[in-house]
Amino acid sequence: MESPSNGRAASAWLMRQARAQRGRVALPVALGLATTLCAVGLAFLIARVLATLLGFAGGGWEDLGIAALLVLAMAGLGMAQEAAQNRAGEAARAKLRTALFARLMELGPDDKRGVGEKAALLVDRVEALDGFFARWLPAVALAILAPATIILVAAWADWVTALVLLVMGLLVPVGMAVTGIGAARESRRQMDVLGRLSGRFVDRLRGLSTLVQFNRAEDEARHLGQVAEEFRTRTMRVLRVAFLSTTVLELLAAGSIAYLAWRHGAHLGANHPDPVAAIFCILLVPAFFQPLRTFSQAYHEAMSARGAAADLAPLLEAPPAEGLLLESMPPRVTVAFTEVALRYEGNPRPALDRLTFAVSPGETLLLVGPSGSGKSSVLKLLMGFARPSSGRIALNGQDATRLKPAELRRLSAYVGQRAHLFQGTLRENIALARPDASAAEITRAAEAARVMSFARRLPQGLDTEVGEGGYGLSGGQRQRVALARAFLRDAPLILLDEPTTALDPGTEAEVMEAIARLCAGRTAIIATHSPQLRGLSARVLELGAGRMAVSHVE
Ligand SMILES: Nc1ncnc2c1ncn2[C@@H]1O[C@H](COP(=O)(O)OP(=O)(O)OP(=O)(O)O)[C@@H](O)[C@H]1O
Repeated sequence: MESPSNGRAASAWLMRQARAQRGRVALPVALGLATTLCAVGLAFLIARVLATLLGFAGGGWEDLGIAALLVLAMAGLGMAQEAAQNRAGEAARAKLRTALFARLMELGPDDKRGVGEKAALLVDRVEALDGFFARWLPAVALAILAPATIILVAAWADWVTALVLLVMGLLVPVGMAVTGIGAARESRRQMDVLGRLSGRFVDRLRGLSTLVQFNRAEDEARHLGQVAEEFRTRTMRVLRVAFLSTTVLELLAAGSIAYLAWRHGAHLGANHPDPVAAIFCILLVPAFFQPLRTFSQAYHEAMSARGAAADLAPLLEAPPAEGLLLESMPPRVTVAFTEVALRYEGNPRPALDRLTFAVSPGETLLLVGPSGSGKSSVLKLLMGFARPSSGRIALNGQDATRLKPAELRRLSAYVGQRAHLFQGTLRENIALARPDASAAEITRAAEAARVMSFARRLPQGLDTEVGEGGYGLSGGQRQRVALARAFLRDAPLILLDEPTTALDPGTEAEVMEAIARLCAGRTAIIATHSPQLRGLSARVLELGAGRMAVSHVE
């Protein structure tokens, strides 16, 4: 639920985004203003022609010709304005999406949101800002500039008309504020439901086979249907605001035309001194209300944007992680933990308690211990995804926490329990670790990780496509692709988290052989349940009892 301070922070953030977009909004505003000037000219020419038709002194065929040209110009300007607005919206969304993605990457596993929720942030929330940048911002500027221009022109023709338009123009924001009470709150709720819907949808899609296996597909579909229905209700409430504010506007426009028609019509009958000006004043009314109408239509987009901003602002406004940059990549790294403790927020039990150990270059350390003993937490600290609550982590004698977290990640190559393979070729999947690597370097890394031993048998070798999630490759093959990434990265620190957990003994032996080669000459820390990782010459550090016990395995 949106708290007032939350709402204010979201609005302030939106205003800052709007200021940053000023340059891009200027063009649509200028084009919109040019359209208004054309509309004024058109009203004047038509007023002259109509005056002639009514038997007064007015314009002729040339006025009609110029009016036709103005209509064409207005169509062209309208199209150009639309294109400029779409470009502004696209640019703003692309910038925000990039910043958001970078932020989520920086937070890494520390961000508690589920995959579906993150996807909803990146897609739906950013998309909800499109209307704000593309339509709302130009509409606000034009809702002030264009009517003000028309009031000035009307004042020249008839000051009463100018006064009527001024009063009606001032009533529009009042009417919209009244009809829009609670609109921001409704939009926020709509966003919340959309977030839940997308989150649940992605989550259930990922586990579709499990749901089918347990015959839960129908229940899930019903539940999704309920959330979708709630979303529909919320959307209708948001749209009601849009309809109401448009109705208020139409009433004001109709009232203005009725009054001005009566006033000038009565005068026309009684030998009006300037019939062209009288007709012109009536014809100005639609041109006057057009930008206000666009403004009112975009109103609910601004409300949706506020709803989305309430989710995006806290993430994007969080100060970027601070720290030093590496002067150069050290060829070797000594890791030393001294009395390191780690407490996660909201968890009273420390994940690590006064942990002390050191690993030198060329050495491999196996972190063993029962589930929950803190093995992965040690790796998280070394990747900068968590910071120690107390104690010191030194890399080559220097305090690691002084480095930027992203710089810490540059120092290491990480392989987890189940490598994620992206849709693309094996080569592209390996190159992810170092996109500028040459074809020969990728092949060398693939050889070292024993990827080539199975890739050679594939129809297109390393250029074989593997599906999303690595469909078509066995668990052991996927892990070898992950190891090839680590070989290609050639970082001095190797961090492995249960790299052989999901493998059968035969495959495990193959992967272990590649791991041994990867760790040779580097500093390696491997979290594992089993101290019997075959083929590795390593020291063992047992976590869990709180203190460490070091033994040696060959
Ligand atoms: N983000 C978190 N927030 C709160 N508590 C956490 C978080 N991550 C880990 N923990 C807790 O910290 C402790 C250590 O977790 P960690 O994942 O490091 O253990 P582990 O030895 O790697 O376990 P496993 O072998 O099951 O992977 C556990 O009690 C866990 O519940």
